[in-house]
Amino acid sequence: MTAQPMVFSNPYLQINNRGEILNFELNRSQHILGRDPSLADLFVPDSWQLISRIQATLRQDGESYYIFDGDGKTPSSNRLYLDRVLISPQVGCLLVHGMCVTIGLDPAVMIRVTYINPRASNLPVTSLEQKSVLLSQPQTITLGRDATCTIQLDAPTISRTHATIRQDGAGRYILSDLSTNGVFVNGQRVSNSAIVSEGATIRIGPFILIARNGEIQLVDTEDRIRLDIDRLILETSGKRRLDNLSFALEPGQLVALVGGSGAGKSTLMRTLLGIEAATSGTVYINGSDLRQNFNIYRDRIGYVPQDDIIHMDLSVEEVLTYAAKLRLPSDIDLKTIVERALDDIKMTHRRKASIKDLSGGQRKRVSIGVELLANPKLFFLDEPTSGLDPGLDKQMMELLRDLAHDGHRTIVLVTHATANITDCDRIVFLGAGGKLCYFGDPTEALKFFGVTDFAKIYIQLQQETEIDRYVESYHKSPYFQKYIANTFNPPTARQANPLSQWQIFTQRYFSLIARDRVNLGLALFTAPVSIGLLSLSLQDKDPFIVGDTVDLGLSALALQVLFVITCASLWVGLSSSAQEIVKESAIYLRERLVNLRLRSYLGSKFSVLAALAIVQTILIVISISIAFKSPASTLINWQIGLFINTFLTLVASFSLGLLVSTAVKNGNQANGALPLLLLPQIIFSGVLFKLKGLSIGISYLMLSRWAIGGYGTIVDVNKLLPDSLRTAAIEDMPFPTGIAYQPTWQNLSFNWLMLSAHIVTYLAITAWLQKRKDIL
Ligand SMILES: Nc1ncnc2c1ncn2[C@@H]1O[C@H](COP(=O)(O)OP(=O)(O)OP(=O)(O)O)[C@@H](O)[C@H]1O
Repeated sequence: MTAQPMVFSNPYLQINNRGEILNFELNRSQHILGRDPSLADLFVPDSWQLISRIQATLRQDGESYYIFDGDGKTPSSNRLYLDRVLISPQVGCLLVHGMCVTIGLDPAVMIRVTYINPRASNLPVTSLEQKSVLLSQPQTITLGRDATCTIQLDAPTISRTHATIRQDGAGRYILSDLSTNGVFVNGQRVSNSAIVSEGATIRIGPFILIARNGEIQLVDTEDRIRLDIDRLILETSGKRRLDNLSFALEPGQLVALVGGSGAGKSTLMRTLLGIEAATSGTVYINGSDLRQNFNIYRDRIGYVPQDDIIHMDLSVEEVLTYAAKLRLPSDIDLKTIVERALDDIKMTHRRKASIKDLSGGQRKRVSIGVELLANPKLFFLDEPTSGLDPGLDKQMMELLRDLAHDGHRTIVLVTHATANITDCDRIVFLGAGGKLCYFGDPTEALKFFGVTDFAKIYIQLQQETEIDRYVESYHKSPYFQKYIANTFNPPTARQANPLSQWQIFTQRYFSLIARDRVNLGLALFTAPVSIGLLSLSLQDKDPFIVGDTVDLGLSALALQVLFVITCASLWVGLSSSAQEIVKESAIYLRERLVNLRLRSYLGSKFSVLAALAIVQTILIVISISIAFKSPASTLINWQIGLFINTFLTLVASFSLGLLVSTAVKNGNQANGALPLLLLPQIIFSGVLFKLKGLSIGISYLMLSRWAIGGYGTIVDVNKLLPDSLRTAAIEDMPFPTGIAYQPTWQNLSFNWLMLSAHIVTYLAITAWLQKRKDIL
């Protein structure tokens, strides 16, 4: 972690961007924090792109400071959050010593702004990142609930030793999963073990750790959950069941979904739960698409269905104990967990009672207790008060409100009972067809609908025309502004800079290739070794030079040599690339969901393979120049011509390899496809067999034909035939020399153009096939 020394007597802001820290003293009545030095007095480096040009405004009020999003009127792009609750540009938030406001929601990249007031307290402010350990330590790093773990992660779903990280012989850090409930590395569930590379995000229950700067850092406990519901539409057989719903549920809120029968309450709840897919629109959980990350969050979401699903003959304590045994790690302290759940649902005094002897409300409490065992921060309940008398209904709503407010849980319930609806923080009023007629504070709903009783709202919303009228007037109302416009912030897909993504992919791919020494060696030296062996087999013959004596076979020999060089180039090009996309298809799909740009990805593959092709070409040209005497080429310098032709052949063959790598399902298929690709290249190259009719057409599709055409033209293989035989030989020899190897610029450029056309075609098909893999 880097930090400036600080000797401030005034309050100051400590800004932590993934371990890089800046401190800014606050000594004016107004400060502006941002990236633009001409607009902000507290300015950060331009590379801190998550921060807007004007990110926040700070205004002094007596001894204290308030922080407002953006310039105090218009919000910033990535917004300001306090415990995942949006800070508005207009209302702002009073800063108190130690308070941490975040920019953005994604724990992996969010920037933390901590307010420190030396006058208010001498207590040091501890940040989460201070829970970090060096990866490169001799001992195995342990992560888990036990106090002896290197990083303690205390939550009921975490095993005593949940996972370990140790270095293997090759210097890689290997995470081993020892848990009941699993570990996710970069969004993928780990099966047994996974490599933790720089930048990897590890999720263990609610904890998020990141491998960064050689350390493993705990960056978030994700103990507060917000949902941003963005333009949700659900249609079944042409019937709209949810109609373009957008709103946000913030941490610690108790939210009721209300509306007439069939309005879509249960449908909305199932969609928010992530178990029913919307036709369009997205539910974001702490800024991530819920459905895409459902496996990560499923253990963290509680759901109590309408019907009690508990055994009637067990006691309250037994129900909770069995549920804890089933859902939580075996090494958990069951007694404490059950005790806490009993306390949460206020049933400690009835712990020994049999379920069948409980009232409806008490049974519902036990169902809620079962869900609370895992301490979920997002909780759904389907009609929890149905069948309860008014007194129990009231008690239930109060219990839920306490669970939301005290436990910072986001609780969503479907209900028909509106007697105690004012205990809720928000209501979502749906009209038939899943239309949003109102979202906001329940008491203000009465004002909005102009009634004194909730039942009257149901009556008003019976007619479709009335529903549409309310939908429209809600959008124009100040309630919409207050409860939706000011709190709703769907994460806009971060528009990653394609160039910087390309750079990162290229660096990563380059280091992967450089690390795989054996394959790199094979890619570089297969062709030079083949050329060396070829020269050995020819002994002292010079295939490209006309000697003093007439040699009828010289032209054929030259073509054979060029054919072997072509085949070697095709082979190394194909084999260097055929695995390159398929071998990382799982990583690709995950990164693509995050924000990977297809062009940047394929561009990086192309760039690194092209750089490799340059080195391969240089080695081939050097080997040929050593192995064989250079022909006196009239058209172009032999080495330069050789370089261009070989490079184009290599690029075309690795482009074909990339196409294969995209088309196949696994690495074995890619290997299996190589002979099938190479054989036609040999058959239709126009060297071994005279091509006629259809085979000439097929040869247009072969790289080998154009590669040999280019080589043959530069060498001028026609000239290698004796003068007296040339015209007849061109027609009659078993190998079709003649027109294909005419030493003209027109002919040479046509061969090169055809190689280039092959490259473009292969890359276009590769991009198309890869795009088809998108699941969104
Ligand atoms: N699986 C389904 N396929 C098609 N339509 C459905 C499905 N489930 C519900 N619907 C229809 O969607 C609409 C909304 O149903 P939903 O159950 O969400 O309403 P609700 O407000 O929860 O009603 P209630 O209060 O009566 O439970 C209804 O018209 C219903 O018939």
